[in-house]
Amino acid sequence: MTLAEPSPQAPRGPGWALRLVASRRFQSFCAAVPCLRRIARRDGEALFDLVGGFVHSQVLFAVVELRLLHRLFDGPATAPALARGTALTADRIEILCNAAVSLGLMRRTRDGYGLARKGAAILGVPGLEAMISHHHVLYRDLADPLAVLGGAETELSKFWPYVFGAAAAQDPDTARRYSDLMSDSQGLVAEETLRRCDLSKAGTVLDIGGGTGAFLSALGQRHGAPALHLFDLPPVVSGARDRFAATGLTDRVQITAGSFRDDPLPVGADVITLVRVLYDHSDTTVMDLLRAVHAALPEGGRLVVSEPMTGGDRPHPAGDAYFAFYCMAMGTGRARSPQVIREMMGAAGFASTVDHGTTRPFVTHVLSAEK
Ligand SMILES: C[S@@+](CC[C@H](N)C(=O)[O-])C[C@H]1O[C@@H](n2cnc3c(N)ncnc32)[C@H](O)[C@@H]1O
Repeated sequence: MTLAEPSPQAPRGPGWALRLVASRRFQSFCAAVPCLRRIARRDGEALFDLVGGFVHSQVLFAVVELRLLHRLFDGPATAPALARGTALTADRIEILCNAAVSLGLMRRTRDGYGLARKGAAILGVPGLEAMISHHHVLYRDLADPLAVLGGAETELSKFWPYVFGAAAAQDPDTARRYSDLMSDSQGLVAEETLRRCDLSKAGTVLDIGGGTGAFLSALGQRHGAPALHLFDLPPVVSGARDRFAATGLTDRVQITAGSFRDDPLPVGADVITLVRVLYDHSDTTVMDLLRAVHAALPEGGRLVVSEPMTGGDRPHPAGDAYFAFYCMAMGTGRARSPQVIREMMGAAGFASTVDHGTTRPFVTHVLSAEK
């Protein structure tokens, strides 16, 4: 795609301060004046981070693909040692490792490389490496961001066809691959959700689109009282029994296979959770689902929504750049702001809504509503 033609109606130009910052002469002047130099350098570095961001991601991808962080977890190693078992030469591994050092993933040791804090942190986040590994699909799409913005068909939408509904029943492999990725990354989401929203006194919690039960398992292990009810597509829930058995929760669990697009929702729960479900779907599907959830709850029943959200009138990189573009490339749903979701809850009939907020917008944001 090519850039759009400039609009014939020229918009009002920037104010004097921005015109100054955009002037090459002013930038040269700043570079020569000590206290301005610091600000100019900081802005310059931040800009260059944006320019180089894609390359940084690809360095991370290569490090993850070669499992270099795992190998350094066992202790520092030289470039020739790290090259062993890969298809790369030691001097190319050295280039990669120096890039990883510059990004805070590794550190230099006397004769090689060791693990740095950010590199170690990646190993501590379940599912993060798997997430990074599947990004090559998203990045191929985003090689032409204007095409994605223009609504072109994407590779990512074919990679995860499950969201189109019960059609996933025909493809258990896709369902398993996707569910593994989701349940691996569920640990942090459940931690943040359950810390922000107290479900200890719930009678029965119905988790719709609950995958293989990772969220309900975390809930059941944290609180002894609530009965747990899982609802998801047939090929997805088939993997759930083993998980519940492994966490000793079988006696507290009920599992219902179905599609919230085509089947009635189970009744009897006083709390319904939608964890990372709404952003996969169109506004029409979300409104139908919220109305069905409202109808399935008793008076005073609660709905909890937890998923990454945009910042609304205060956009932030996790929600408004990463998740908004990821959802756009998926082609089925969209990342929404807390305000938009609360309005949709209200329109579905919920009497009051609460924003429980987030400390990690790149993990999730939690809202609840009462019938
Ligand atoms: C992004 S995943 C989230 C899974 C889980 N809640 C989590 O956070 O790890 C979305 C889930 O919604 C389920 N889903 C999608 N369409 C559905 C439908 N029509 N009926 C029931 N579940 C559906 C998918 O199978 C998948 O497990």
